[in-house]
Amino acid sequence: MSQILSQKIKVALIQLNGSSPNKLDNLNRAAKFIEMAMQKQPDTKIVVLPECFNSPYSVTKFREYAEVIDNKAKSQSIDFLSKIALKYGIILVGGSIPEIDPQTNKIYNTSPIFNSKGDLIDIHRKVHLFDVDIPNGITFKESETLSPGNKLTTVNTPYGNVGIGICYDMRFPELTTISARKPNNAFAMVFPSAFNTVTGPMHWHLLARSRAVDNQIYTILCSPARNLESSYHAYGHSLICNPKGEIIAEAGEGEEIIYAELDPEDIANFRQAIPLSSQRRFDLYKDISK
Ligand SMILES: O=C(O)CCC(=O)C(=O)O
Repeated sequence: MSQILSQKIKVALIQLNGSSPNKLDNLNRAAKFIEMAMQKQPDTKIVVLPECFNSPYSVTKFREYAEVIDNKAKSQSIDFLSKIALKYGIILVGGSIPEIDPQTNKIYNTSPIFNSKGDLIDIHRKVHLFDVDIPNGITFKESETLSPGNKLTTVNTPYGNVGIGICYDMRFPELTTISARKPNNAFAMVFPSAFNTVTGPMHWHLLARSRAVDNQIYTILCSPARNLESSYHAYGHSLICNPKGEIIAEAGEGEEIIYAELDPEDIANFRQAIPLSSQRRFDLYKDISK
């Protein structure tokens, strides 16, 4: 059986309280926590930050914090993250940051991904915007200021391929399935996220476990820490779920670093025991996009 994950690897999730109005403070805090993570477990290969880790998570703030993402003339946050990835020789999924496209003036919620040399290898612009209205719960409308991305993202790493989505993207199973199946063959789906205290208790664990079990891959969800002084109360509970649907590491609500080892044997064994991929009936699913 060909292995979609080439070796055991350790990942670290940084559950950061990054919603201060001061961007530089947020970046410095991320750097401090990544340093702590790497000092504690230096064999870590992939590090993940939360959604909107360098800015408040607020539709009225995205434009103010937005940066042009250009690999040559690096923006403040891109330059910062690139140096961290290089310093520790890690794959860094740099959470997400508000991005502005200077050509169109559109704003995106964008995850930048770096290789161990500090190169920006891809960006994922959140494809499904978080527009919800839950009575007595939460009303949020990212589309008031954000535009949706128009591509799905799977990145190559030396260990295999990794799919990237941002938060609400995890509610759309097709996005993960496209990363997990041929030709992408991702071994994990990483979601920088920021669920809240209404939808977190309802669906956070369920969605992580569902996407993992549907596709027999790891799912990796990294949230900000809960900060009751900010306008948006993040759920916390960053977690890593294995291909069997078991949560193998989970944070609480405060600032915390969690780690887990991803094991190719876990993927192979579970796929052998329950061989979903050869049992699928694509002859019957043809009309799904209608
Ligand atoms: O899907 C949810 O319940 C939360 C999504 C969210 O907070 C986001 O997309 O930022």
